[in-house]
Amino acid sequence: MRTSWADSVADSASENAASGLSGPRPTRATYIPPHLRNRPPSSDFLAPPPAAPSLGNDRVGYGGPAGGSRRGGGGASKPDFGHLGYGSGGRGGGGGWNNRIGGWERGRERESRLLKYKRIQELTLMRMRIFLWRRVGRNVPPPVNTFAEIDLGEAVNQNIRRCKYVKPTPVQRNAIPILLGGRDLMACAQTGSGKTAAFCFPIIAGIMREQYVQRPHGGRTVYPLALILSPTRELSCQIHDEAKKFAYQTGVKVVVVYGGAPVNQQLRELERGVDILVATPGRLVDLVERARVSLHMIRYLALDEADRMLDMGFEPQIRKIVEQMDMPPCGRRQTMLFSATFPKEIQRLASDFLSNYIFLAVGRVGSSTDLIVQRVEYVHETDKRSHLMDLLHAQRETEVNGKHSLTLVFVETKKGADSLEHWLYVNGFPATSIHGDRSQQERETALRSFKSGKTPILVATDVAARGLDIPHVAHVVNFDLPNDIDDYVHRIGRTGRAGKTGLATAFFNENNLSLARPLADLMQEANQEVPAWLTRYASRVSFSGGKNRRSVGPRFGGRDVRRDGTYNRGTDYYGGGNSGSGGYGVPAGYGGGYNPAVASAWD
Ligand SMILES: Nc1ncnc2c1ncn2[C@@H]1O[C@H](COP(=O)(O)OP(=O)(O)OP(=O)(O)O)[C@@H](O)[C@H]1O
Repeated sequence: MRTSWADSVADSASENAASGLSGPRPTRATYIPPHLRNRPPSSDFLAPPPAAPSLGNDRVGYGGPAGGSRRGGGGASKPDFGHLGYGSGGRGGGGGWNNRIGGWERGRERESRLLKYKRIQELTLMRMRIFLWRRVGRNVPPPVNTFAEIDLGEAVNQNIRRCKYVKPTPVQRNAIPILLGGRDLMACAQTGSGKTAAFCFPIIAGIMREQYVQRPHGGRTVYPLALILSPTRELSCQIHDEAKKFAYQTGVKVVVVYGGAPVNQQLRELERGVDILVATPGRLVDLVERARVSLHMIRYLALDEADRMLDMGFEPQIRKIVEQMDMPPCGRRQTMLFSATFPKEIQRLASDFLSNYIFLAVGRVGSSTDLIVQRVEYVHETDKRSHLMDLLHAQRETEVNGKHSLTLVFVETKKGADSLEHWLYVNGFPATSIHGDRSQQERETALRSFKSGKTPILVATDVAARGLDIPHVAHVVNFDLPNDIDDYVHRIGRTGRAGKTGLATAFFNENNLSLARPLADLMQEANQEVPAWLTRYASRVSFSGGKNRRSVGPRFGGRDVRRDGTYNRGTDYYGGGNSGSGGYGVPAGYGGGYNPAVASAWD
């Protein structure tokens, strides 16, 4: 049986009433105490603190969500645009509502102040049609507002028009001038925000300018001028397709090589000439070792989803490619790293690969776009299938003209993917699956079938979490939540792309405790409604010392590790500091806990 957050609030409220504890454990009981009956879920969630003080108890009592509002702690006396505590009950509220005689009057005042601040915050949100960015480095080339302001060459400009890109996205506005200025760049921007074009345009424009460069002739070795590394075959193919579109009629040749596919066909492609090579690390190492590819002439090196490559254990191969083969050293090539998430490890790798680089963070590092409506529901392990079925049935009812919208369902294991695909199929939902045990051909067929809508449900493991740009994915379901919040960010990022909205539903249960805190934080940052029970799990987990490995660190504030005392090779390069808050008085890098105006970025 599934338990919606409204049920859970009711359940735990009744538990609290009985036990006096604020333990968040949702149960299967359906009993709803009288004071919560006939209340719409949203009013439960945003309910003001209890009407009467309970002396000597500094927890928020039953009758209101134990975590106060999702702003954490009923007693917050000022708007907190940053990180709001997940103190249990009202502890975080500096005295709370009910720990002193006379608190009731003050409570009412605070309540009205809170409401006022909430309104101000909503207004601010509406007005702040700006995108926060943060650029760190010296002599940072200024951003542009239109493609016309950038010298990409007429052929590329025409391709931009063919793609119907009217305006550059925020990451493109910032990254393209930086890259055209010849600077190394580490760029972090939300999923679906156009990072591929942000690194492809300058590379193509640069190669067009350098086509006169003499490359060695003869022999079977090819000498690409640019290398784009990506973690998965599918993503490499997608980057290749995009880059080819952007390079159409420019004379710049783009080739892709990846494992799991016959090498001969790829070699034939290479022999026809290559300027930009898109590759997965393993296949590239193989080709360099066979002397079929030389990296000696590389002028541009881009690492897309670099953090994922580290997660997948590619670091030795990447270091081999970048540091131990014949690639020009750091400083004699232009290097760029792009991702939506940048854990510390990758920032440290960056400092080995990049020279005098600019750190660009558009929005909050590791944040999700608020174009995605995120829902999290408490679902017991054994109820997941029937709950998924309910979601799919509900979705079918909303579909217009029998046109299926696409649903991507993430599971943790390959076996789980096969079995769920089969179960869905048997139950009348055309589904296919993609995971690491399927052959490359099967993976490609599955993706095609999903994209075309022939099988509008794709069950996937994390191989489909990164970078894939599939139009019309309306719903991402985290049937099994990942252990890492960054993986969650990338998974839900398969919807809500290119300025469109999307929906992401996650099934949460006791197996996902370590994700409670970062998930609640992330949802809050993205202006999502955080279920009260999740907030309570989050506070319980943080009190007990549990934390997701990325729940702290660069996400908050998007810190550039070069600022750490222990790691200051680049300290000299600072100068810009926090360059942009957009003039609304919100500190850059803090983003105010929300990320407004994604839509505005695309108008
Ligand atoms: N300037 C633009 N105007 C309109 N659409 C754009 C623009 N730039 C890119 N897009 C479109 O936005 C979508 C997302 O782009 P892209 O795949 O590069 O995102 P991303 O930031 O790399 O996402 P992820 O982090 O998931 O890899 C693509 O369909 C792309 O064609």
